[in-house]
Amino acid sequence: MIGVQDQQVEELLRDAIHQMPLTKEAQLVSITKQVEPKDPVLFFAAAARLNKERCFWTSTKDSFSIVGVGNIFEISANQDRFQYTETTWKKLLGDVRIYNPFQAPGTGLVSLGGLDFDPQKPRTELWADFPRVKFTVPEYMLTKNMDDVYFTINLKIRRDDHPIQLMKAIEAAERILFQASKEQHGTPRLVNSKVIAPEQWKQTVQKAKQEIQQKQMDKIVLARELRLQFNKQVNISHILGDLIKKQSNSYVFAFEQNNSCFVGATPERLVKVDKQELLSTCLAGTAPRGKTEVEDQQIADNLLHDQKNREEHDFVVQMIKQGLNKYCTDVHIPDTPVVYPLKNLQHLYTPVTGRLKDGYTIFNVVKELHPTPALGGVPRDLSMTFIRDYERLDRGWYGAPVGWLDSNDHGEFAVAIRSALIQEDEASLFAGCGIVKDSNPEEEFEETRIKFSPMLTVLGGQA
Ligand SMILES: C=C(O[C@H]1C=CC=C(C(=O)O)[C@@H]1O)C(=O)O
Repeated sequence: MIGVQDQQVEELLRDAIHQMPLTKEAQLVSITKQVEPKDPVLFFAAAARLNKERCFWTSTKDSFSIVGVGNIFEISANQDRFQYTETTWKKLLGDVRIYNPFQAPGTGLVSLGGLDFDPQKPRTELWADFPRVKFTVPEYMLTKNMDDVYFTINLKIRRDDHPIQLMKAIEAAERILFQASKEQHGTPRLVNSKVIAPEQWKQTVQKAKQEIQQKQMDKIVLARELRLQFNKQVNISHILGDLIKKQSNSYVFAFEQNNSCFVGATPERLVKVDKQELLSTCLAGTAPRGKTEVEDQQIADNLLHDQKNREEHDFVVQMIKQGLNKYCTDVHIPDTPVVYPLKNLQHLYTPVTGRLKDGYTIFNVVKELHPTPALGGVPRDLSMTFIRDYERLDRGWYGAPVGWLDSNDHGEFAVAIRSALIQEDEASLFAGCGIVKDSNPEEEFEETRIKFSPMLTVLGGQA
């Protein structure tokens, strides 16, 4: 199947070279073809041999994955990040030749990336490898939508390029990407685990409670770090495979950047857009899972009726409702949350639907919603100032939107929680929780301890 289509690819390249406007030095061409079934994690693993940056996205619920390899076009910005990213993306769309007969979500021209939680917070060494905003159009991309698998090649052509030569390079890369890679044996062993500044974190929770009372804030989300050390380099494809197996109802993602990789399995959708249909999610309010079915049900019932958790949740619902009303019609939000079960935790969950008004895009919504009170607080400005001033953590991309969008008005962004920054044989895990007037520092500490579990367990630690 791949062979038959290769001839068409060559013809498309020949056409693109012949038709290249004289005013242009180079032209971005994007070609998508349907391919045999391929496991996205194996594709990601095989891509390591190309020595190019990789990115990974799987929505486990939808059986939908995108794997990007290399970087043919990059959008990174330090200021005006949403505006700049959107303008650059739109300009690129006007400039590219796309051959994509499928129109399936996540095929054709796709950009994947993420951004900093707080562009105003000074950076530390920890996140030095990551730009404050980065969106990548990969050179090679695999998209899996249920049982359909597509392969996209994005390349820059020049007038003096020869299609046969271009095809040779593409075929060489394809052979590597679609061949089974030799598994690296031996899982790295966790040799040290350090809880960063636990007592200071609890003091900050106490301070947040005081500020909530004095400054009329309602909620502040505070996060902390757990640092792990291994006896050798962590294998990201093993981690992704394990996260997909263990964390149902989640978005499993990875973004490589120099020697670092930001990886996670988040349950929190920020926004999904399919043409004008929009989905968002309110997720806040947390309890552990029970050891038996009866205990689990009891914990879920208590969570549903717990005033503190319902209040934490409702701040998110109100803010998302208000934010979406600016950009959507037909916003529908159920009156009461339901319980959303994950492997290690359960959350209060309210799904949101709406229709994007004409002229608005997923960027408008991401900009409007980030950070929701599930990651920032209420009111937004005061809580962000508190986090910036008192939280002793460089969040980097943790807690911020990560996701993808394509040239056919599909896209999805999740909030990058339950995540870790992996740097060779070290990992920094991040977890936060909503502080409200009735919070207890010890209980919040315990809640964040459980929130480390999804990443900790796949990295060889004990939940
Ligand atoms: C900030 C995190 O979780 C948020 C999402 C769901 C529930 C939350 C809570 O109950 O506090 C948090 O707002 C995290 O996992 O690091």
